[in-house]
Amino acid sequence: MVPTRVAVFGAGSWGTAFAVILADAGCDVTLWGRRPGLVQAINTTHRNPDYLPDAELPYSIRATTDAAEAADGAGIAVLAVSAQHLRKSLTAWAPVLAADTVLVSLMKGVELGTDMLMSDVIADVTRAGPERIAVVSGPNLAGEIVRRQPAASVVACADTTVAERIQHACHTPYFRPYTNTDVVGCELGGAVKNVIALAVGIADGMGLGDNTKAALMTRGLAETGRLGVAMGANPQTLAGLAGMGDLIATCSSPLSRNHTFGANLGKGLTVAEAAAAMKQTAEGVTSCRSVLDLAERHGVEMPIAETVVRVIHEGVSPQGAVKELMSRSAKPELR
Ligand SMILES: NC(=O)c1ccc[n+]([C@@H]2O[C@H](COP(=O)([O-])OP(=O)(O)OC[C@H]3O[C@@H](n4cnc5c(N)ncnc54)[C@H](O)[C@@H]3O)[C@@H](O)[C@H]2O)c1
Ligand SMILES: O=P(O)(O)OC[C@H](O)CO
Repeated sequence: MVPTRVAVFGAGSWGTAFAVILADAGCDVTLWGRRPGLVQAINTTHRNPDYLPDAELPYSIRATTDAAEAADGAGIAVLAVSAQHLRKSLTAWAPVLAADTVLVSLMKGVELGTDMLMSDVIADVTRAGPERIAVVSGPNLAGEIVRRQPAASVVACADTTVAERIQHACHTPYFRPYTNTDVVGCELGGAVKNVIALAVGIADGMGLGDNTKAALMTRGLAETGRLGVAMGANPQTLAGLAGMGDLIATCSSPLSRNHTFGANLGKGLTVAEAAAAMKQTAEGVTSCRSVLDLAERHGVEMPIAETVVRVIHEGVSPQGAVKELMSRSAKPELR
C-alpha cells in the first residue's frame, strides 16, 4: 500500500513530535521549518536541537524550508505554528496546497484582534469548507509523546470520514486518537485550558496548595463549558480528552509552558522576565485576551480568565489576583 503523504508545517515542539507520530504510523512525512539551520540539523542529525534535543527522530522524516516541496503530493497538511502566526504563514503556503488537501490544525490558541478559532482562520485564508478542516487536540505534551509514552487525543472534523482518515494516519501503539465532529468544542478546550494553566501555575508559584489548584481547574472547566455551550460546542466534548483531559495534563505538568510561565509569575518574576525565560510558545499569554473577548461577546462570565488577563496585561499582582477572585460575591455552584 502506498503510504499517506503528509506535510507538517512547523518544526517546533509539537510539529516535530506529531511528525514522529505520523512517521511511526507509516506515513511519508515532510516537515517544513522556517530556519535553514534547523532544517539542516534535522536532516543530518535526525534530532531537533532547538525544541526536542533528546529525541531521536525517525530517519524517514525529511525536513525542508521549501513549502512547495513539503506540500508536493500531500493529501494532509498539518499546521503547527504558534496561533498568532498562522494567518501570515498559511497565506504564504496556500498557493502550493492542492485544492483537496485536508488541513489539520494542531494549534491551541485564538487569534488576537479577530477572536477567530484556528479552524476559522484556516477557512478564512484558504476558503476550504468544513469537510477539509480538522483539529487534533488532547492531553499531548510533546516531550512525553517523543518518548512514545501512551497518550490519547481527539481528531475533530465536521466530516466523520475525514476524521477517520486522519485518525488512521496518526494511530500508533502509543498514540490513540478518537474521532469527534465537534470542532469548536475541541478547539475551545485546547485554547482555554492554556489560560487556566497560567492561573494554576501562578498559584503553584505562590506556594498555594492542591485545594487551590483543584478549585481553579474545576471552576476553570465550568468557565470553558459556559463559553463552549454559548458557541455551540457539545458539553460532553469539554468533559472529554480535549477539555478536561488536556486541562489535567497542562495544569499538572512541569513540561507545560503555560503552567511554567504562570509559576514564574507566581514566584515574583515580571511578565517581561517570565517571557524572557521562555524560549517556546505559551499560547495562553496572548490568547487570554481573545478568550475574554469571546466571553464578553457571548455574554459569558469567565472570572478566572479575566483575572489572568489582569495579571498578565494589566499589572495586577498575583496576591491582588487571589484577593479579587476570592472576594467575588457568593454564588450557587450550578447556573
Ligand atoms: N508542545 C506541545 O506539547 C503542544 C502540544 C499540543 C499542542 N500544542 C500547540 O501547538 C502549537 C505550536 O506549539 P509548539 O509547541 O510547536 O511551539 P514551539 O514554541 O515549540 O514552536 C513554535 C512554532 O511556531 C513557529 N513560529 C514561531 N515564530 C514564528 C513566526 N514568526 N512565523 C511563523 N512561524 C513561527 C515555529 O516555526 C514553530 O513551528 C501551539 O498552538 C501549541 O499550543 C503544543
Ligand atoms: O506546553 P503547553 O502549556 O503549551 O501545553 C502543551 C499541550 O497543549 C498539552 O496538551
